[in-house]
Amino acid sequence: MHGVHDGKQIKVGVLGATGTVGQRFILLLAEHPYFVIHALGASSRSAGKQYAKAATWKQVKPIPSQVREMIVDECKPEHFSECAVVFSGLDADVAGDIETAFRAAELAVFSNAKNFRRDPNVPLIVPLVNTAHLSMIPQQQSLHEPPLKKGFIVTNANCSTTAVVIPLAALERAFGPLESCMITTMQAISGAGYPGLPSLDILDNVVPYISGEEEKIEWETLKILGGIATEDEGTKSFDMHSRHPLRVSASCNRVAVIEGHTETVSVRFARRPPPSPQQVREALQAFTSDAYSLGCPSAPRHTVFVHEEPDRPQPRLDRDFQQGAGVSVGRVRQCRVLDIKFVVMANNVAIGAATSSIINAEFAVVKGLIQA
Ligand SMILES: NC(=O)C1=CN([C@@H]2O[C@H](COP(=O)(O)OP(=O)(O)OC[C@H]3O[C@@H](n4cnc5c(N)ncnc54)[C@H](OP(=O)(O)O)[C@@H]3O)[C@@H](O)[C@H]2O)C=CC1
Ligand SMILES: N[C@@H](CC(=O)OP(=O)(O)O)C(=O)O
Repeated sequence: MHGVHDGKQIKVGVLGATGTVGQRFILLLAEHPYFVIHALGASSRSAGKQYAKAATWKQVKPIPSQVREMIVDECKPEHFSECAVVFSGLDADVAGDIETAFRAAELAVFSNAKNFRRDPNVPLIVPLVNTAHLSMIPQQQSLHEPPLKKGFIVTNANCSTTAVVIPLAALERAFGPLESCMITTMQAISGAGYPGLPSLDILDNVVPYISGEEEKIEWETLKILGGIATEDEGTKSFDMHSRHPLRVSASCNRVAVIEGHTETVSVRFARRPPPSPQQVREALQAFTSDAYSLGCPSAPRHTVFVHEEPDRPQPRLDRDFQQGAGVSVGRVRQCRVLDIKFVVMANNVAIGAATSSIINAEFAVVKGLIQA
């Protein structure tokens, strides 16, 4: 971790604290330089219990001592009133109503759930790519009934979308707009939460379908890589990359890997001639996020780590590099149908989930959107 901060501690809560993503929040926040875990929320099944008894802990590291005996609350804003920020790893079936209530109670909500990603006033932010979309927050607050002073919702993306938009953003920054992109995913089992898929379905197997996943990748990529348009009256909207239409096609598969989503990607650039594989490698390696440059302590130094070995990245070898906060790319080469193809691997529960929310919140602190 790197970065500077004024030293003030900021109290935070975790919603869905007992789940797969919630446990990653706990581990990361327990070591955070200024976010301090103050409240934990989960379902009524867990509420009233000590965290260590409520959670089915499935992490390599032990439960951090500061949360072990904390009592889990129901996800009601009154239990979180001393927090400035809440991180949500809630099941999508309940995240919509609960996050709405927390925003209305003037809390800053950073969510992993899909419920608000398509909301026209809610930023969908992959923190190594489009933190500029935080500029939508004042509009979100002013359109709320009644208008809000501190409350807002920021979402992060689907984990497979997160992996792919990071190298795509690096390519657009270096070589201009992309025209089309074909993606095939090999997604880890942990993406389906705990206990997830039955072992008889996934061991010795590949399942070529993940409900809703292809549509999410194809739609979210456009919101994230697009800009923000301002109309004459000053109203802002996400432009969905419409100034340079981008066609995205995704095929999603579940594979017998525990952690780390691997994706093969082919792209076509608008510019002719397209960049060479070596130029692409150099651009990916050089890509730096604003989050890292502005000192967000959880942002990785290598946003994209480019492997030269022909058989990397691999989830088992590469998922914990930089605590899973960056992405690993390899096999950058010419594509005979589009222009360039490569492989990207990202840790779905780190940068694909909890780490992204935490960097988003760190960036919001840098921008003065959150006060202790
Ligand atoms: N796993 C991944 O790789 C990724 C997941 N996500 C998204 O993050 C969210 C969490 O996913 P994941 O951690 O895998 O899911 P889990 O099923 O592992 O955890 C779900 C959490 O939601 C809580 N919960 C369930 N029902 C209620 C309720 N009625 N009221 C309050 N809390 C409730 C559970 O509490 P309890 O233990 O008490 O039941 C648990 O803490 C989902 O929206 C998912 O789509 C996003 C990106 C990646
Ligand atoms: N669907 C993803 C994980 C996930 O929960 O995605 P989302 O947050 O978009 O629902 C996977 O199975 O790997």
